[in-house]
Amino acid sequence: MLELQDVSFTIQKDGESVNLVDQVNIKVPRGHFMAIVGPSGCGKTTLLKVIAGLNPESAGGLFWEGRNLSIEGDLDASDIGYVPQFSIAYDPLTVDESVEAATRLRVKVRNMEDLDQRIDRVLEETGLAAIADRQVKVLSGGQKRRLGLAMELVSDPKLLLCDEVTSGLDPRSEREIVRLLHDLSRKEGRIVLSVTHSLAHLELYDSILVLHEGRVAFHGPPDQVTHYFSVHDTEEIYPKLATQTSERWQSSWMKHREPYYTKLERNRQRLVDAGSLEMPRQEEAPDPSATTPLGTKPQPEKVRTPGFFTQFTTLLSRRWRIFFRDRGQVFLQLAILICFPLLVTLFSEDAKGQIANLSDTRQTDIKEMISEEAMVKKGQVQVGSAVSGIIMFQVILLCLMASNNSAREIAAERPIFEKEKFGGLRPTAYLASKVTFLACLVLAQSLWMAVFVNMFAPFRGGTGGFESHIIFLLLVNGGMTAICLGISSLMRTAEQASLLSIYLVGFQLPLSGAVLALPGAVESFTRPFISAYWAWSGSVKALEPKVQDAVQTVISTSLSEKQVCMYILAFHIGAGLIAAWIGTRRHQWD
Ligand SMILES: Nc1ncnc2c1ncn2[C@@H]1O[C@H](COP(=O)(O)OP(=O)(O)OP(=O)(O)O)[C@@H](O)[C@H]1O
Repeated sequence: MLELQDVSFTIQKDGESVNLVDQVNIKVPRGHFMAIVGPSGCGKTTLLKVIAGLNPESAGGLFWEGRNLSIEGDLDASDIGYVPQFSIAYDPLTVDESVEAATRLRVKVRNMEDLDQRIDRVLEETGLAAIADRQVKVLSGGQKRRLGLAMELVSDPKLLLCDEVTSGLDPRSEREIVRLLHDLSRKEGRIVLSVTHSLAHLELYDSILVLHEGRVAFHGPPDQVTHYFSVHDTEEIYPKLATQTSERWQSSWMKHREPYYTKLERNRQRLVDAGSLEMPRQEEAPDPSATTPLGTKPQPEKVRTPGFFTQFTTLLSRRWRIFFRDRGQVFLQLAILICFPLLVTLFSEDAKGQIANLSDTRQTDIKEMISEEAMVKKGQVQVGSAVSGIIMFQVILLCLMASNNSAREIAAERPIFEKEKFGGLRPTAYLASKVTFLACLVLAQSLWMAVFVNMFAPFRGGTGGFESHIIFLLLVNGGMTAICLGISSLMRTAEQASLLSIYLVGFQLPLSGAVLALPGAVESFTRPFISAYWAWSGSVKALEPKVQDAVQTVISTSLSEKQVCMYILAFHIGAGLIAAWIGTRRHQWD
C-alpha cells in the first residue's frame, strides 16, 4: 500500500512559504487505479512528483508497504514508472527500437531471449505490436502515449505514475488509454495513479482524488463524487469547488472521509473475491490496513539496473542510429566537413606562391635578397600574414564545427535524459556515450582539415611540425567541443546553449591577438580562456624557423611555447568535461 501522511510540499515565493501541496492524507492499496483531478494549477503534477520523489516532501511522510520512504530510502528506480506530459521517445527511432533501448537502459536482462520476451510482452500489453516497425514521428497522439507507457512498463513497475497521458486525445483514444491504465492496475498488484483534467470515464477508476489549491477535497469511489459535492454532473464539481476555501474543503473532507474509505475497501474486497485483481507472484494479496515490515515477506524476482557498460553501449548505438536517420544532420556534418577545409585552401591559393618565393629567395638567391632588403621584408610580411592567416582560419573553422557538434547535444534532449536518469540511467554512462560520439566527429573533422589543407598548401613545419599542427587542431576542436558540451549540460534550454556557444566562438578571433594586439591588461585576463590563441600559437611555433620569423614580423602578440599551448588546451578539454559532468548530475527536470 502507498500511504501519504500529512504530506506537504512548500516553496519560497517572494520571501514567503507557499504550500503547493498541503497536508495530503491518502491511502492507496495495491492493484488500485486512482485519478487525480482538480482545476488547473491546483497541484496535481506537483503531488505526483512528490510521490515519485522528484519533489522531496517538505513535511509529512510517504509510506510504501509500511516502510517510511524518507527514512528507509526511496523505491528502486525500476519499481516506479513515471510517464510525463512530454514524449520520452526519439522521433527517428521505431517503436520497437525505443522500447528496446528503454529495456536495455533499465533492466539487466539475462540473455537476448529474455530481452525479446520482455519487449514483445510490453508491446502486446500496450497494443503496439502491430506498429512496432513504425517510426515515432509518424505515430498518432494516442500511440505516442501508449509508447510512453510501454517504455515505463519494461521494468514491471509496482507504482505507475501518469501525468496527463490523455490530454489532447480524441474521446475514443482517451477512453482506450484510460481502459489500458485500468487493465495495467489489475496486474501484479500495480498501483496506477493518473493525473487528468478530464472528468470523463471516471467509472473506470477505483477512486477519485479531488485536489483544490493543493489540498484534498475528496478521495473516494467514483460513483460517490457527485453525491459528496451535491452536484448532478461531474462537470459541476470544479465550479462547486470555487464556492468555498480549500481549508474548508479539507476540514470537511477529514470529517467525512471514513465512510468513503470503508466503501473503497468494500469495493476492493469484491474485486479480490471475484479474482479480478492479479497480485504479485510470491506475494500474498496485501491487506490494505496492514503495514508490512521490510523483509518479512518473500520478494518477487527483483529487476536490476544494468551496469555502466550496457548503458553506455546502448546510448552510443542509439546516438549513432539517430544521427544516421536524421538526413539533415548528416548532410550538414558532411557539408561542413568538406566545405570548411575547401574554403581554407581557396584562401591559401595566393599565399602558396609567396611562401614558395620566400623559400626560393633564401635558398637560391641569397645575395640578391640582401641587396634588396626592402623586397625581402615585403615578402616576409606577405608570407607571415598568409601563414598566420591560414592557421588561424583553420582554427576558427574548427571552433565553429565544435560549437555545431555539441552546443545542443545535451540541452536539446534534457527532458528525456532527466526521465531516463529517474529510471536508473547513470549520468557517467550518458556522458561517456556523448564524449565517445563527439570524439569521433572531432577526429574526423580535425584530421581531414589538416590533411586536406596540407595537400594544397603544405604546412611548412620544422621537425615533427606537421604532426604538432595536427595535434593542435585536434586539441582546439576537442577543447571547444568539450566546453560547448559543458555549456549544453549547464544551460536550461538548447537555445541558451547555442547562443552562448556561438558567442564563445565569435570572440575567439578578436581575443586571440592574431589579428590585432590586445591591450596588455585585457590580454592577460582573456588569454587563458581563448582556445584559438593556444592552438594558433602552438601551430606557429611548429613552423620551420624562417617561416616562423616571417610570422613574427607581422604580429605584435607574443607566442607561447608548444608544450604550454598543449597543456592549456588539454586543460580546456578537462574543464569542459568537468562542467558537462556537473551539469549531467544536476537535477533539472523542469
Ligand atoms: N517549482 C515551482 N516553483 C514555483 N511554482 C511552482 C513550481 N511548481 C509548480 N508551481 C506552481 O504550483 C501550482 C501547481 O502546479 P501544478 O503543475 O502542480 O498544477 P496542475 O494542477 O498539475 O496544473 P495543470 O492541470 O494546469 O497541469 C501552479 O500554480 C504552478 O505555477
